[in-house]
Amino acid sequence: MTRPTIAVLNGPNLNLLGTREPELYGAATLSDIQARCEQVAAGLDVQVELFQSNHEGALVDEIQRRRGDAGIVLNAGAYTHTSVAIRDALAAVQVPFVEVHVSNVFAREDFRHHSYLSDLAAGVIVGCGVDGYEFALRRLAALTRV
Ligand SMILES: O=C1C[C@@](O)(C(=O)O)C[C@@H](O)[C@@H]1O
Repeated sequence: MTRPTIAVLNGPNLNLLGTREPELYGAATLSDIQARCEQVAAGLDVQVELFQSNHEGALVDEIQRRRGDAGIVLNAGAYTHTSVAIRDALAAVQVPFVEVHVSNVFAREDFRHHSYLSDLAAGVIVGCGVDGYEFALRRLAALTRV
């Protein structure tokens, strides 16, 4: 039997993790996150597929492709605070998703306190560093089993 797929989607500037504002986002790179997610996924009997784009429409296309997946771990970056299009794509595909932010967005500028996605999410993880991706993956894997 094929293992359920959980997509790990990253939005703008997250390709720069590891070098971008390390005091906020830490030293881990997106490749480090990929390696960790793959390792955790193997133990959970799910498969992960990572995708990153700096472009809103590319993220919308990718979310649409994810219809039928078991879950989406989503760090939409700045689009979290601006994108009705990403919200609509998530509502359309009806795939459970967990919203992740590496930094504690609530301890930052006011414009980061609002998310267009959170009320649709199965869960939201903020301020746990890159561990948040693993927590989200574990949660979505658990949801596939209920
Ligand atoms: O790009 C990002 C990264 C972020 O999503 C985070 O992971 O903490 C928080 C966003 O406000 C910001 O625009």
